[in-house]
Amino acid sequence: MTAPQAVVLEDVVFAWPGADAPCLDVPELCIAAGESVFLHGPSGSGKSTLLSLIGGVLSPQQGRVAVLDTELTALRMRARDAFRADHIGFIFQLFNLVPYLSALDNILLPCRFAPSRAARIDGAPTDEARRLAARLDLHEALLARPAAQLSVGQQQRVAAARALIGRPGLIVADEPTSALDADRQQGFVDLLLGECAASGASLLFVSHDERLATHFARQVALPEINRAGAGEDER
Ligand SMILES: Nc1ncnc2c1ncn2[C@@H]1O[C@H](COP(=O)(O)OP(=O)(O)OP(=O)(O)O)[C@@H](O)[C@H]1O
Repeated sequence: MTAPQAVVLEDVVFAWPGADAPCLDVPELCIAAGESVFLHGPSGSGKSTLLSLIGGVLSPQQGRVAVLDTELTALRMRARDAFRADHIGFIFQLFNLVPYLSALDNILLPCRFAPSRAARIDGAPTDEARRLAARLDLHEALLARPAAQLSVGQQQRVAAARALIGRPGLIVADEPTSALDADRQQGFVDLLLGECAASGASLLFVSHDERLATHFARQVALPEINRAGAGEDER
């Protein structure tokens, strides 16, 4: 019997509108359920584009993208948006917090927009938000503060708690440590891995910083799986 897969890409070809060549041409990429994968590659190699395909923000011109047993490539945009809100926790490079909302309300946002995220929580979503915040070393006093008044490291942990609330099956993190110093980067990666392991989520973590790779069960170099060979290698 084959292991359950969180992500399956098969013969995926994606070109940006107006481009004369594909940005991505990926014969195969699989991430097993519960697996943590470190995806790296030089600037411009297509890491963020690949995450947008896995998140259903973009759809490829050819090939198949399946996430948590759902064929994203068979869905229309609105259904992909709903699927993403329900099942994928995203942590963005610049965190994308709502600056005037409190840290607590930022963490709770997915529960407001995706009913299944709230439904998967035993008990009150607010209690779960506080539990995640405490696990991520965000003290109670910080939770009432508007996100704009938090340090970069605190904002990053709020973004992680927001991605994790309601136990999405897949966490996708796009360079979430780039604003932190080396010690804090390592600490954050360990916290995130621990929380994903506790909830059974798969983690796809993207960075160009290969020093973080050793924390992960598997490493994937985007240029090696991409026949299109994009990338400027400027770093
Ligand atoms: N919205 C867009 N429209 C057209 N081309 C784009 C768009 N976004 C990205 N690209 C192009 O697609 C290629 C891959 O970009 P992408 O942002 O996926 O790379 P990346 O590996 O995430 O880079 P970085 O590490 O610098 O964030 C680049 O050549 C980029 O110029």
